[in-house]
Amino acid sequence: MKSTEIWKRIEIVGDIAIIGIPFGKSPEDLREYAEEIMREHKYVKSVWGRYRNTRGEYRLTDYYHIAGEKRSATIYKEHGCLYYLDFTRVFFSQTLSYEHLRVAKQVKKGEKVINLFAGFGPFSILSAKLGDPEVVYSIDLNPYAYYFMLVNVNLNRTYNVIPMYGDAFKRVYDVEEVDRVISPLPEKHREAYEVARQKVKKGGVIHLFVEVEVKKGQDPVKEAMKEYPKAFFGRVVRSVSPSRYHIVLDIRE
Ligand SMILES: C[S@@+](CC[C@H](N)C(=O)[O-])C[C@H]1O[C@@H](n2cnc3c(N)ncnc32)[C@H](O)[C@@H]1O
Repeated sequence: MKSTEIWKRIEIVGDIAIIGIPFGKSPEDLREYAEEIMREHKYVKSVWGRYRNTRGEYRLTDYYHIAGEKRSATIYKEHGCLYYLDFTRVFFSQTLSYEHLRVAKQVKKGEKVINLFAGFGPFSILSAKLGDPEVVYSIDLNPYAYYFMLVNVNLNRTYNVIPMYGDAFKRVYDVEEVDRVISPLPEKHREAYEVARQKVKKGGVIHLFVEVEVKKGQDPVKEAMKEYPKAFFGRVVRSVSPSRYHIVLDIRE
C-alpha cells in the first residue's frame, strides 16, 4: 500500500492519531507508519487503528492500539468548542462535524430543544453556544456519554444544556414540549420520529437522521423525503454501503 493512501486515512483527534485500517490489512501492518507519524508530529502522543464497524446500542467502533501511550481519552476541538472524550467508550465521528454546525446555526435565542441521542454532547453544546436557547435537554443511554457530556458542559460553560441519562424513548416523557428536536440515530428513525412529533410544538422542527436503502439509480434524499413528506430539506450524511445511506432531514411539524 502506498504511503499517500495511508496518510489520507489519518485523523488527528486532540493529541491522538487514528488510522482507518484498510480492507485486508491488519493493524500491525500500520506500525511503521504509526512510528513515522510520532517522529514527524511531536504533539501526537498515541496512535490507534480504527476498524470500520459500529456496534451495539451505544454505536461504538473497535480500535487497536498501535504505538505511543496506551490512552484513548483526549480533548477534541470542534467549531471552537472543547470536548473531553474517549473514542473507545463513546460514539465519535468527525463525519458529523458539518451537521453539528448546520443544525446548531438554526437554533434561535430562547428556544427549547431536545436532543434525543446526545452522545458526548456536540450538537447540544454547539447549539447552546451559537443559538442561546433557553434549554437543551440532552439524553443518552451510554453512561460514559452522560459522564463526558457533564464534563463538556462544564468545559464549555453551557449550563443551559441538561444532560439526562437513560433511554430516550422513556426519558423524553419527563420533559416539556419543545421548539426543536434533534434525532441523530438513523437506525431507529421511525420510532424516534414518533416520539419527536409528540414532543415538538406545532410549527417546530425535527432534525431526523434516517437510514435508507436504495436501488441503483435512485436518489437517496428523494427516497427519504417520500417517507417524510413534511421534510423541507435533506442531504446525504454518509454512505454506509453502495445501496444504504444516512440522510438528514429537516422536518417542520
Ligand atoms: C450516532 S450516535 C450520535 C451521538 C452524538 N449526537 C454525536 O453527534 O456524536 C447515537 C447515540 O445514541 C445513543 N443511544 C442509542 N440508543 C439510545 C436510546 N434508546 N436512548 C438514548 N440514547 C441512545 C448512543 O449511546 C449514541 O451515543
